[in-house]
Amino acid sequence: MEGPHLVLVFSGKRKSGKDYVTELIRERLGPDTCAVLRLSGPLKEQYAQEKGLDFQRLLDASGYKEKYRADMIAWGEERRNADPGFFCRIIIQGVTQPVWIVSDARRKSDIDWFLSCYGAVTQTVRVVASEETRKARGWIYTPDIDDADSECGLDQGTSFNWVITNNGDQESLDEQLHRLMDFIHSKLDSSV
Ligand SMILES: Nc1ncnc2c1ncn2[C@@H]1O[C@H](COP(=O)(O)OP(=O)(O)OP(=O)(O)O)[C@@H](O)[C@H]1O
Ligand SMILES: C[C@@](O)(CCOP(=O)(O)O)CC(=O)O
Repeated sequence: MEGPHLVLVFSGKRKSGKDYVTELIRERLGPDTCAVLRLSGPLKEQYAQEKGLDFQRLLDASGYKEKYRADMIAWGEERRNADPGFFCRIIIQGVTQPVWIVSDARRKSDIDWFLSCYGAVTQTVRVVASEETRKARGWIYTPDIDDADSECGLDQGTSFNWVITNNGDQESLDEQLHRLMDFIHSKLDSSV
């Protein structure tokens, strides 16, 4: 079969644990089977280049990227408005693994792009954590970011195939991931 056997499009608010959860799934499936693709990857890379910033530091969970978040959002929005598939097309280039995980959909246009190109094999996954948990992970409510499209674009009008609650209870997370892993394996088995 050409193309991905399964595309899992993840979304979730800041510090809900999108990177953490998607990395766990990738570890369980292994790097030959699963690729984690980040829409924010090419966005941060090009933004860093234009502004003379440290791309690697924009990638991690430290305060560095938070300093630039508002400006990066505006920068990325300009590109998405001109071409909603701009970052989507970049991240899928040359990916050969059967399972694709898009770790950071933020806007309906991100999800719509994957549904329009890979709808038959796409599942949407929402990662949810309470405000208390997100605060404990370093989240600080920031006006114009937390009440804007980048964080709220998928709050309404989007249905998710899977919702993963990630409040720090490892046993509960494990159970939820088990169910998702069973589903992933069933799709892999049926495609061989
Ligand atoms: N279940 C968990 N157990 C332990 N630590 C966790 C868990 N989930 C998330 N974290 C930690 O919380 C922090 C935020 O998680 P992560 O970076 O995955 O969130 P995110 O949704 O990708 O956030 P952002 O949108 O800000 O990039 C990280 O330091 C991560 O290691
Ligand atoms: C600029 C932006 O891509 C930053 C995402 O950073 P992160 O996924 O929180 O590491 C958010 C956006 O595209 O609105």
